[in-house]
Amino acid sequence: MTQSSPFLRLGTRGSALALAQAYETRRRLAAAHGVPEDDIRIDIIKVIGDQILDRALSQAGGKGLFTKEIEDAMLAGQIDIAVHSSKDLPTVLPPGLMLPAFLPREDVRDVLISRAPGGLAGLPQGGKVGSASLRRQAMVKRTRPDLDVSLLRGNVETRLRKVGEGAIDATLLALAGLKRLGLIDRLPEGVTATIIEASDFIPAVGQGAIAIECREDDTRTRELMAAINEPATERALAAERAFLHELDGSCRTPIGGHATVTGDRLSFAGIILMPDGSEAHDTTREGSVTEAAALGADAGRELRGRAGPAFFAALAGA
Ligand SMILES: NCc1[nH]cc(CCC(=O)O)c1CC(=O)O
Repeated sequence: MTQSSPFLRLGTRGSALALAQAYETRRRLAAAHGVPEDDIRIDIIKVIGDQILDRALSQAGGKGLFTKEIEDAMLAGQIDIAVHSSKDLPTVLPPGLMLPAFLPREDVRDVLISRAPGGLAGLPQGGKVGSASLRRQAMVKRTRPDLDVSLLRGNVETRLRKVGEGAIDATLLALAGLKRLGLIDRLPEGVTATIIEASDFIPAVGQGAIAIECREDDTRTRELMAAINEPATERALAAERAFLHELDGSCRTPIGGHATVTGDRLSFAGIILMPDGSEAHDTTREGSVTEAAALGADAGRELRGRAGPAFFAALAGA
């Protein structure tokens, strides 16, 4: 096949993590369909979210900051699929687009990166923690109200370096990202990683899962993607995304949601918090994988009711 007519055209952001995910997707597609990897073209597309480094993404418009330009290229027919971190995907996609596949999920847990050993409990009194995630900021404050939690953006390597150099005492990262970048085994000098269990620190909706997006009317691509979809991850994501959809249209709610699938059973845990950790509401669901989305949505409605209008009004003003 010539370069002008590849088997498939894949669009991705250009970050190291995004590229690692694109390569994994290409590897799986090539193996599933018996084509050379070179026949799957990778187009790097710049997105606005990569240019915003000075403020929280929730303050910069929130939704779709990492996806819009890639989705536009797909709607214009320039690429066939987009590869995303599920965590960065809005719950409502632009009209005409869908998620035909989720790859087998990486580890969903968060990792505390610090110089002092012992995880959150080991951090010095009043220590500085940097994170860009409202969920991580709120959960840290909930367990350690004394810590000084502030905004920290930038790529994974920069954040690791800031901890190593002592600019901050700790940060939190997704173990999935560290593994995909091969960084978990080569952390900077003096820096330790402590895995935090998902039951103590509920991960972000979609954490660790790679999502493939395509056009609804693109039958060929949809059929090709079916071969790399992992149903257990797809079901877990259906529950988590339904939960998120029920609770947050703004991307400004500190929120965690995590589903696991064992055979035909699904377990879900979800939490919403005030940004300062002063208030939190959590719940769980157990049920059949066939009702994944309904379980997640129901958990979301429960928390919406329990938190009450005052909680959301306070968030809007936060
Ligand atoms: N928002 C950035 C982002 N999007 C996905 C990951 C990690 C990989 C994943 O969760 O799948 C990260 C970095 C992080 O949270 O440490």
